[in-house]
Amino acid sequence: MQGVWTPDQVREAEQRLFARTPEPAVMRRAAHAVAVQCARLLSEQTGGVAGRRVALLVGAGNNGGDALWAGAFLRRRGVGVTAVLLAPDKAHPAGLEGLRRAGGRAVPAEGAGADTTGIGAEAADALERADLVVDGIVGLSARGALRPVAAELVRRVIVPIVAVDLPSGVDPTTGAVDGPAVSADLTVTFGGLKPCHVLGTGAVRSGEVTTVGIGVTEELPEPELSLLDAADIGENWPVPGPEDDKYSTGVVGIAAGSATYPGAAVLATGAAVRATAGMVRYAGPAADEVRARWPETVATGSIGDAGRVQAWSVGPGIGTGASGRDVLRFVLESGRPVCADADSITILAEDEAMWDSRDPDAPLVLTPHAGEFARLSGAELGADRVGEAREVAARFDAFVLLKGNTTVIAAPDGRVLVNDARQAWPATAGSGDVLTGLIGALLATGVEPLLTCGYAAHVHSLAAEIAAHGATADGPRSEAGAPIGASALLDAVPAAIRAVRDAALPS
Ligand SMILES: NC(=O)C1=CN([C@@H]2O[C@H](COP(=O)(O)OP(=O)(O)OC[C@H]3O[C@@H](n4cnc5c(N)ncnc54)[C@H](O)[C@@H]3O)[C@@H](O)[C@H]2O)[C@@H](O)CC1
Ligand SMILES: [K+]
Repeated sequence: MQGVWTPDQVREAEQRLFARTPEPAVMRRAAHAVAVQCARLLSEQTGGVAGRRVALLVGAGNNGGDALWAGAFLRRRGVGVTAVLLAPDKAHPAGLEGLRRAGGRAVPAEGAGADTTGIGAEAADALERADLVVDGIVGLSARGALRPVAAELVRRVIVPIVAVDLPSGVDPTTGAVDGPAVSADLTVTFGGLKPCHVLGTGAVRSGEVTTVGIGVTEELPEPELSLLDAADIGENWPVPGPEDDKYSTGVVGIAAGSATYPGAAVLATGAAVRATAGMVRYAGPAADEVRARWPETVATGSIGDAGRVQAWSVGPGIGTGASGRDVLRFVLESGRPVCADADSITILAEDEAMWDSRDPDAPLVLTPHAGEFARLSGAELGADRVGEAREVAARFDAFVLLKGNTTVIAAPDGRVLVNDARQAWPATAGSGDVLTGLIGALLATGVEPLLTCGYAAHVHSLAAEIAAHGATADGPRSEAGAPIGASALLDAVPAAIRAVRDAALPS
């Protein structure tokens, strides 16, 4: 599990560090790490370091200071370094002095010989000749998108970009981008990951992310946000042991589908069948279809006849009418952990009385997409997905899995997990039904609800990736991939589970 810290937490940790280590020394550590990564990239891209050219894009704050000092370190390795200053009067004085002492140059972004875009001739030339660009425009104190001159400079870059701390133009706290922003090949960040490295567009714009401690890590508090990695999941994915039987490995009930929508039932049930070794019971109008496709399930037409289960998945395709409401009420009254998805979220959002059916001691997982989330929260989803998911989780005393390219999972006690998919293959009809089945199956095995959601989201997106790239098809694995349907995603679930379990094996 990797921690993710808010900009405020990092700033406070830096202040604690400065009590022991002077700020300039900390900045030089940060800058040195940036220089090391730049040299690595130069070497990989151009076959060497000495004699290559680097342009630094330097803003008004300490982020620019880091870039300037990194330039000074690169000069010592024989790199030609030109700093392009966006705010020449405010550029970090010690960093600028350090770069000049090392033999680097600094030119204003808007200097003599400017063309219609306002970029000076020397700045344009530095960018054109660069083998690598360092983004030191803004860091943790960034607000909003790149301003026009910075945006124009960034637009001209055709070589790899190394971002200092974070790609400029990305909101540090939400990862949102609402205008021009840097797309980095590599981001070197300090102390620990920030939300922008793992959330939404920011995650994509960050490229590869390298974290360097610089003494800040030790000062950080418990993270408010965490990122699961494959090994965490593989280590804890429930598999049967020598003492287990079909009951002890978890019995999950699936209440999904209707005569009109049997597909949701088949997909959710199939996901539960593939997720764990336990038993899957299905209750609903699609019992015949479910039995035909998944003979290992115990399927019945009526929820009252379903038999004992240890957790329920409810919602996909049940409709929002009287029968859907009856099913949801039955499940909520069962006292078992429940994953409520799709139509059941809509019912809960519309019908306050439905909440009275809930056993307050049984965990409830809600898995809304943005539209369903808006119904629950009462307002359109904004940029702060983590903050909003946390708020709704607390308000409803439920675990909230907010779907999207980055899945955000909030517990009622404020803990948040993030699954950074970095690919959009699961965005296909029926994919949510598969996720619901996975969550129900894991809840039935007794995995803690927050982790259940994290494990399920990770395996779900990995299965989609595996399916899209053809790893389960006959031919060779494809680099580019192709769109998939939810059935293909479902078929790849065992491959995804194998992959995370293999990741947990000792190397
Ligand atoms: N505190 C420290 O000493 C350390 C900080 N470090 C670096 O310092 C950075 C934070 O530095 P600062 O707090 O000085 O701030 P930044 O360098 O992030 O921002 C500087 C200035 O840019 C302006 N600005 C904000 N958004 C802008 C935008 N969209 N376009 C143009 N200008 C914008 C702000 O008014 C602010 O004054 C970190 O990201 C990291 O790179 C590292 O050197 C490690 C140690
Ligand atoms: K930056």
